Amino acid sequence: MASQNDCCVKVALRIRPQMAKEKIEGCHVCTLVTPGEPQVLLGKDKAFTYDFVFDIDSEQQHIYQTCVYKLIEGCFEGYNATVFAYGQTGSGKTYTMGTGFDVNLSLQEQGIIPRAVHHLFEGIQSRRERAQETGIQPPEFKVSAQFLELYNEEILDLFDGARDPDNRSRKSNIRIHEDANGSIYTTGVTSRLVQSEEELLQCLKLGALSRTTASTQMNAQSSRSHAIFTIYLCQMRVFQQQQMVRLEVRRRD
Ligand SMILES: Nc1ncnc2c1ncn2[C@@H]1O[C@H](COP(=O)(O)OP(=O)(O)OP(=O)(O)O)[C@@H](O)[C@H]1O
Repeated sequence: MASQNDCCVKVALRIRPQMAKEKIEGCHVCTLVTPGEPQVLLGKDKAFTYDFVFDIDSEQQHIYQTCVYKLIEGCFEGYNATVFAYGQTGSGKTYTMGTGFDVNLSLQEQGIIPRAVHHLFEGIQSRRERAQETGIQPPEFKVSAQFLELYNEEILDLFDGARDPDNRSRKSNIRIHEDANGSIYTTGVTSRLVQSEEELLQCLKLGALSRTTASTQMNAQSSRSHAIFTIYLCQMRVFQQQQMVRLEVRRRD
């Protein structure tokens, strides 16, 4: 039996600072993080323990380093990984994950996705250089991405250039299947092959634009969506052994 530390699902809690509006309205911070423990106290007597707890003053870099760095390194070793942000509206999912719109943000404020994309391409470059230095044939890398949105029971392809974001009634060709092992997979999803960090972030931005435009038409009460940005890394070694891994970054309102 796997020990608790071997568990492949880790849960991190992040507490965001109060927004100006909340301060003006006199809202109180009701969380207290137990020093040195991944535990948060709500009020006086409700304690909750997670794998990681990040208090109000936590920085994006620290979150990335603690929760995501190893996952990207693992992708180069052939492991799939998913980063999933969950929380009620305004809780800080977008801020923590980051989007392709982060161009005006300082490097310090960059979220998980741009950091992961940078890390991935830096990792590719350093592996190519290392191979050249040691005189072996560098591995060949291919990076591609998919971007989906689940809204109610509908699945939308945010990379489908033919899709009119204002016309939500147009059905996509995406199908969700389950294989014999119970794993879920999709077919009919648009994949974008990219060559660089900039190109991948541009894809994220364009897809997110499609998502935002669509969501302005939704009833605020029902604007619950689940966006899945998936990066595929294909690594081919000298003897042509092909290794394909998947990194998913999701958010759920
Ligand atoms: N850790 C943080 N530090 C500073 N500001 C933050 C932090 N987390 C969130 N914010 C700010 O709080 C506000 C709400 O955050 P955000 O938009 O990320 O929430 P969300 O969970 O994505 O909301 P929604 O589900 O409505 O899209 C934003 O103005 C964001 O900049």
